[in-house]
Amino acid sequence: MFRIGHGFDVHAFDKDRPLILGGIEIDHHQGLIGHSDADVLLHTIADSILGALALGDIGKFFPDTDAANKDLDSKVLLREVVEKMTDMNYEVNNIDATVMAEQPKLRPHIDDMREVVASLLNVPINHVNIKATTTEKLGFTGREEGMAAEAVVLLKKMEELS
Ligand SMILES: Nc1ccn([C@@H]2O[C@H](COP(=O)(O)O)[C@@H](O)[C@H]2O)c(=O)n1
Ligand SMILES: C[C@@]1(CO)OP(=O)(O)OP(=O)(O)OC[C@H]1O
Repeated sequence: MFRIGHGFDVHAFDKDRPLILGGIEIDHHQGLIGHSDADVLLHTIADSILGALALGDIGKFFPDTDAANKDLDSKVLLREVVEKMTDMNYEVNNIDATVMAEQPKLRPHIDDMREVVASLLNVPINHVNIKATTTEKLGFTGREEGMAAEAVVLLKKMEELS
């Protein structure tokens, strides 16, 4: 049995922050702000998995009103979501994600991000696709005020052990 899920997230840029995306740090003159490390890509991936499981979203499990989630490493957050998925006897079949950003150029970092995501999701790297697109200088991403990310995931029920 399969379940499909979708995620979408946005974070604003701030000059005094490191840019953390897909679980890696990318050299850039500004980074994303949030209650956590603001990793917009890992957040959208976590949301897509919660969506597939009909469990709601990351704000439900990691509220931004909880001091324990302040500056949270989003790899920890995604690991916990993957644990919930495993407890429900599901595994990731494949995931496809898109990051919307005018700058920096993400292509040189895509395979490093895929490696981190594949390891967090316990799947081979060729089950993880990450794409980047500008928005042709339009909107908040085009003005380099922030980044947006979207993901679609397919989960499959794990084989029952006899
Ligand atoms: N932040 C980004 C945005 C895009 N890319 C790569 O450039 C290609 C062309 O982008 P368009 O927005 O003009 O379609 C895109 O397909 C990506 O491969 C990137 O590396 N980083
Ligand atoms: C991750 C959490 C919690 O630290 O904070 P943010 O980094 O603000 O991220 P967001 O995508 O707005 O929603 C989930 C939050 O509760």
